[in-house]
Amino acid sequence: MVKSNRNLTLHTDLYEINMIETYWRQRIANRKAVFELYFRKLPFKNGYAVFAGLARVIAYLEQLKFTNDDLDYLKKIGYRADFLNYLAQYQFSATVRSVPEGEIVFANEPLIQVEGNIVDAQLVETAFLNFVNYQTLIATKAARIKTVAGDDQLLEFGSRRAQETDAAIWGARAAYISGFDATSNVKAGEKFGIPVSGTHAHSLVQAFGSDYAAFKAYVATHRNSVFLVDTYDTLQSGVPAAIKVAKEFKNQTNFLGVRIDSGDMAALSKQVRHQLDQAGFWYAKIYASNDLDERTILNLKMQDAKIDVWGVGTKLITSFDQPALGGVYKMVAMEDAHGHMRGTLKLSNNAGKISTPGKKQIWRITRKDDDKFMGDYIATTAEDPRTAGQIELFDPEHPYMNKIIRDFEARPLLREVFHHGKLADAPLSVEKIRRYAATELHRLWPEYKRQLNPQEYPVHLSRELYQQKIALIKRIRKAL
Ligand SMILES: Nc1ncnc2c1ncn2[C@@H]1O[C@H](COP(=O)(O)OP(=O)(O)OP(=O)(O)O)[C@@H](O)[C@H]1O
Ligand SMILES: O=P(O)(O)OC[C@H]1O[C@H](OP(=O)(O)OP(=O)(O)O)[C@H](O)[C@@H]1O
Ligand SMILES: O=C(O)c1cccnc1
Repeated sequence: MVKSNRNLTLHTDLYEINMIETYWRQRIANRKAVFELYFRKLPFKNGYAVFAGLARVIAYLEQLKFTNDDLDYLKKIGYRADFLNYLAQYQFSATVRSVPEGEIVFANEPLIQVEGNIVDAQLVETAFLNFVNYQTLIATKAARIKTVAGDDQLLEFGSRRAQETDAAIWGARAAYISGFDATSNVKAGEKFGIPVSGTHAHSLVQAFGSDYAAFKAYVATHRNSVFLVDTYDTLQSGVPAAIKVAKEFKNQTNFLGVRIDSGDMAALSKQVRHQLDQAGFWYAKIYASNDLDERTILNLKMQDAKIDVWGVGTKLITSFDQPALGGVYKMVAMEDAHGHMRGTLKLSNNAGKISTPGKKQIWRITRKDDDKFMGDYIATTAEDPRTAGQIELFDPEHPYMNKIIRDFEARPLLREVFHHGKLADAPLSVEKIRRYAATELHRLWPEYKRQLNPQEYPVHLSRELYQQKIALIKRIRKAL
């Protein structure tokens, strides 16, 4: 389990604490509420997303309490003593359900659901969104890169360009979940037990004045070596020096390959491959790095570049082509003054922004014969499609377009991770999460996985849920 000794209770927007104060002063702090986290639009115009961030959510919840330092600060910014006393006693006691990390997910599906008193549910909003939005974004970007890299090795090199420490470390983990093979970030290796890997920088060559002197010095101190060959001249100096050192020190070094970091990497890699093969190093691998992403990798492959290992930094860790995932966290039910749970929603002029009321479950519907995903079915928690024998899939935007399916398996995706404030189950290891993500992605049809203009994966509401939503919209509009 990922440990975190950092208490992040104040890692929240001020308005959450202000709302909590209102709930408490208005004596509704103990009312039950249900909130759900989801995003409305897939990132990168991709056909799916890879859910990540749950390990950090769990580590955060395990530490959630207002410390004396936190309370001192809140006092300093103006909160009164009686409210601070309430916060000092605060203990998280909600039930949290989540889809597993590594799950393949889609727009408008509840990914995390918090059921508890309204204070619990309100307090965690900002932190949950912060963790899940970033990590899901990076896991999804990494999955896109993995799709084009296939079985080639992928190394995560982004730390120097990440938006500060946490992004580098948790981004490395998200990339690993989606199929990257290792990270260059040593802290991420230590913290999560994921493989670390690396070559060397231009400075090593500069420090020793020549490729040959630098590579020789490196093999004197390290068993495995990958030489960066483009500091002065890749074909004239770098690769010949790598070959010379590999030959001269063959008993001392395990020559793994060379790295190219500039120039036309299709043309260069072919020439480098030829030089290595001619010298008998057919097994030495060619590493490439330099502003790579899924587009450049795909292009280089189309040019038949002889690259075996891809080092990807900036474009992955900063999610260069889309800097944010727009996940939101909305109240879907609230206990009324008589103790009844009532569905709630947020109305909007934009139909896509109207939330769906009520506590829900996502059912992944798969075909019995080949296990492939047929679609997702979002239903009220009172419904269980497994006992129904058949389900009606219909598109809420075109309710007349419906389809009855019978031969299916249905699997609930939201599972309890916290039960009344206590960890419900030991979190999965990152290795298991990574394997799970790969298996699940394999079960998604290629038309949803292609990078360009993927098909829209069917996410259906049950008729019951849809009718509840329409009825509530009508009720609210009438009251207005
Ligand atoms: N054959 C290729 N086809 C498509 N893109 C390539 C090819 N070779 C390199 N690239 C990409 O083109 C971009 C710019 O490469 P460029 O040749 O300008 O780098 P460079 O200027 O040689 O390197 P640096 O600025 O780091 O010294 C990089 O993103 C690189 O990955
Ligand atoms: O290009 P990225 O995908 O971010 O991969 C990481 C980059 O970091 C290193 O470069 P460095 O910071 O030394 O700068 P430079 O190679 O651009 O000069 C490395 O040589 C890669 O080029
Ligand atoms: O190990 C490497 O080659 C490496 C690590 C970080 C950034 N660029 C390259």
